[in-house]
Amino acid sequence: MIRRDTHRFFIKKPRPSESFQRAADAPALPTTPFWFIFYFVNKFRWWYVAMIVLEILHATCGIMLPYAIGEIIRSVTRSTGDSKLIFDTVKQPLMLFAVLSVGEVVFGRVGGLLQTLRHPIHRQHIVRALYAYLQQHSHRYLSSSFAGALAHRISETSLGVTQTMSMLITEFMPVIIVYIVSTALLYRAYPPLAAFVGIWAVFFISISFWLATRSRFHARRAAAARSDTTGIIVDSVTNLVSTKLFARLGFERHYLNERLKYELIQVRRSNWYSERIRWFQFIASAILKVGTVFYSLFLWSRGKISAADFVVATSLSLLIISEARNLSKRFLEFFEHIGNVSNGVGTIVQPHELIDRENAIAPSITQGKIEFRHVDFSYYSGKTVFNNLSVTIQPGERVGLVGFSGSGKSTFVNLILRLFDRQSGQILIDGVDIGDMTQDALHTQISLIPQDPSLFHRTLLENIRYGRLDATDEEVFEASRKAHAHEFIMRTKEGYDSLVGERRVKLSGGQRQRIAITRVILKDAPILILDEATSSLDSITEKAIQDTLDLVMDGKTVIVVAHRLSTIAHLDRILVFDQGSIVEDGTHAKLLAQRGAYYRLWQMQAGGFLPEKDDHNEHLEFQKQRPA
Ligand SMILES: Nc1ncnc2c1ncn2[C@@H]1O[C@H](COP(=O)(O)OP(=O)(O)OP(=O)(O)O)[C@@H](O)[C@H]1O
Repeated sequence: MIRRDTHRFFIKKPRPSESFQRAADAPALPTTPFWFIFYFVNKFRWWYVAMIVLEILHATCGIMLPYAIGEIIRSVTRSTGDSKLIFDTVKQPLMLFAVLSVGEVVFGRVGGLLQTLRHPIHRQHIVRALYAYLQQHSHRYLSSSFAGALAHRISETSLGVTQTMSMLITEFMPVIIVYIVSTALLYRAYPPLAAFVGIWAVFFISISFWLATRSRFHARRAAAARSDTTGIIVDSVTNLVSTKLFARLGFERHYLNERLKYELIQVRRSNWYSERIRWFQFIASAILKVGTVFYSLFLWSRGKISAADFVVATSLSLLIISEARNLSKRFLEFFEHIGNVSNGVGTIVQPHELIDRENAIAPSITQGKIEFRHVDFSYYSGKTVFNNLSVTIQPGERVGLVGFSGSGKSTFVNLILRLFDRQSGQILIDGVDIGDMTQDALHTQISLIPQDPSLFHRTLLENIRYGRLDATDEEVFEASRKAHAHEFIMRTKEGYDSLVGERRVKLSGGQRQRIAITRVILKDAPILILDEATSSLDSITEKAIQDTLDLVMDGKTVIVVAHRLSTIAHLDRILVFDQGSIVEDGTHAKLLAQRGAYYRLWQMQAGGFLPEKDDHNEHLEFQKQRPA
């Protein structure tokens, strides 16, 4: 009995496989941080307009409060002193004060609510777009990047966009509004007072910005040192068994200590710089506070401003100081968020190397004929793997690929799967150039069982259903029985609902291969590629599965990459690779009779495996033995 409620992400209703085949719809994303942020903000523009308006109202209410207090004082000082009439006199400014106080709270909180509701959705939107974009990257890109680092970049970039916007709206905009409105209010009272505060504000913002840009360098170094230390701890913990087996626990502690010393130096430098910034801010705030009080007092004593203006000026200076608090730190955080967006965009939003052509077609492969016509290929310029390679594999043919390590077998398969694009020539399947097909169409019709299949950290059932999403439970069971996977699956605690991965069900290489075979049975594609698919199995299971594979291969074009010649001896045809060329082509019996390269490989194969033969001298030896 399958229990399906154990895993939250289980796709409860199997959907037809085709409904997920719209993977190629990745959006074209802007490649500079500014336009990237703009692109996503524009998608939610009305929400952002609402947030900005609310924040303007919120900040304006806040900054007008000292003005209202000033008006109350002005009214009180103008009153006759009759306590009964005082309320009538201050009624209006009091109302204004009350409305502004309520407005400050309401606009602030409604704006906050919008951000709370919208930012997670906005973030998910960015995650989805970046992930879809990442999916379209080539095998070369993905295999040369760390999966964890890419996932981290997606998360940091999406957070970077929302945090950048959040800081602009709720951190910097209020500061600007407070400075502008307070300067205007003070201007009404006495222009030179406004000039004093205004000049202070310009200097303060400029110096804070400058200090933030300078401290960035130190902050980055400190962050890099911290992350290096984390990396060393992770590496050390991963290799803890080796550490113990080599009795190097003390050595590892010493190694970490050295790293920690370096980290300490960097962190102290960064902290010291932050401390200097704090000094600047305290001194600048004190200058504004004391300066405003003394200057206003002086102006009042000369009758230039009223007592109410004096209160307004001192309250405004306190408000400005509270808004300006940690401005450099906030600039620094802002740079970090922009930096995260910039890094993410730079890493992920690179041009796709392998894309479907404009009018790519999705033909059905009915026969499975594979042709290489004059194919040239190199992974990097200057290192040719295939030079003018031509070969045809007939529909339904079962072909084994053999050759020493590095001779080009996997590259041959990679090109059929279009994991890399050939530089010239053509690769055709059923007469259609694979470059003219959509990658989805190509991959739907080719099954691959890799040597070391990797499984998702999902349930066994989900992993198997990856072959065909709409397969019924019965079809899944039947396929796994055929692949001899059912028995060991049922022995696990939760059967098909067992989760695969760390701290969950751990599968051996052979068991993973059987799951991969089960998937392929469900997928039932007309072309099948096996990369020594039975290499991790014990000989009894291998024999049983070989029979199943023979059944699965029936009616399909099959390519088997083999390291053990015994696994391919029974196939229709064997292609012998050497340094990117097919040097022999024929049946096992024919090639043995030829007494050429294959014959020697067969003889050299001690214990069933081909010897590794990367060594240049050995290769020359092999060449010498080749019949002329
Ligand atoms: N991703 C890659 N990037 C750069 N060069 C590569 C890449 N993969 C393979 N090569 C190089 O291409 C050549 C052919 O390698 P390939 O993997 O096709 O050989 P192979 O016969 O499959 O070897 P093995 O039996 O060890 O898997 C080798 O020189 C190898 O170093």
